[in-house]
Amino acid sequence: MTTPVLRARDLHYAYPDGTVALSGIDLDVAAGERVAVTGPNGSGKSTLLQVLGGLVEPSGGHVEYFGETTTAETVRERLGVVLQDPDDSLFNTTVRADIEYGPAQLGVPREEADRRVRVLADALDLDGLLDKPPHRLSGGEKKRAALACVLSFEPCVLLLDEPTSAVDAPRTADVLDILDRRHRAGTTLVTVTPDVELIPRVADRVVVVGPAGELVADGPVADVLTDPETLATAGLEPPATVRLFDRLGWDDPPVDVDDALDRLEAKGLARR
Ligand SMILES: Nc1ncnc2c1ncn2[C@@H]1O[C@H](COP(=O)(O)OP(=O)(O)OP(=O)(O)O)[C@@H](O)[C@H]1O
Repeated sequence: MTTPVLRARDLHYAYPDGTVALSGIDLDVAAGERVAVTGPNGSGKSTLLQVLGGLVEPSGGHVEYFGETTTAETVRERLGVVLQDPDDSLFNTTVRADIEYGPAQLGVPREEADRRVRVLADALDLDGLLDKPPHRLSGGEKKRAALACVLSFEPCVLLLDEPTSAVDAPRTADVLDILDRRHRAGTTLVTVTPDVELIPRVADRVVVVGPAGELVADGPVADVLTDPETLATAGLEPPATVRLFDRLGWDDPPVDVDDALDRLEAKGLARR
């Protein structure tokens, strides 16, 4: 691997009340990778994302950014963090002001900032919401607005905590489309999700965190999601397509519907 954009070593974190959230996590993320972080509720995924994003100081271990520094503040404009709770990212009087905030902090010219707001509003269906106060938005609207706030300053690494939770199906497709576009343009994506069905859509590699915040697996999506024993260690089940093929006694289970259709076509059982 060339110099990783993120290099985490032996991360530990315990909350002040003593709850252990991370137990010795090592993680390297290369430029341009798409990595998912999954695990059961309470396994420390959000805590890990906040530590990777430099928002929470680990109790032990460290994170190195771009092979340059262990201080996230110095690389803040290259590192975008979308938190699980959108209220943590929306603090201006209007949605437009929130989306413009990052570019303004970085000295992006007014015209370019306006263009970014227009493009993001169009892509994330925020057009009718730009002049609203963020606290008046619905949950799914807030989620899309919070994503736009981070995308607007165009960081080259995006850390995303459940970016599609509370977002309806058509707008989830919009969110995934814009993340695909950013990835094709070279952006590194690290996406936290407890939803194994989403993983093949957002990542090529998946890191599984166990109930005690320990690393259970780290590998290609197609390998990890078809390994029921490893997933069970973390209290997770494989995606539905894998379970279906398993029930049918068929080898080489697919991790998503497109993959499943390919296999069924190959067996002469489906036509597209
Ligand atoms: N402020 C806090 N004080 C004490 N314990 C906390 C705090 N925030 C989180 N925790 C605990 O730390 C553990 C890890 O929480 P975290 O939110 O990182 O899990 P998660 O894997 O992201 O969960 P989910 O899938 O439900 O979002 C949990 O046991 C949680 O109860």
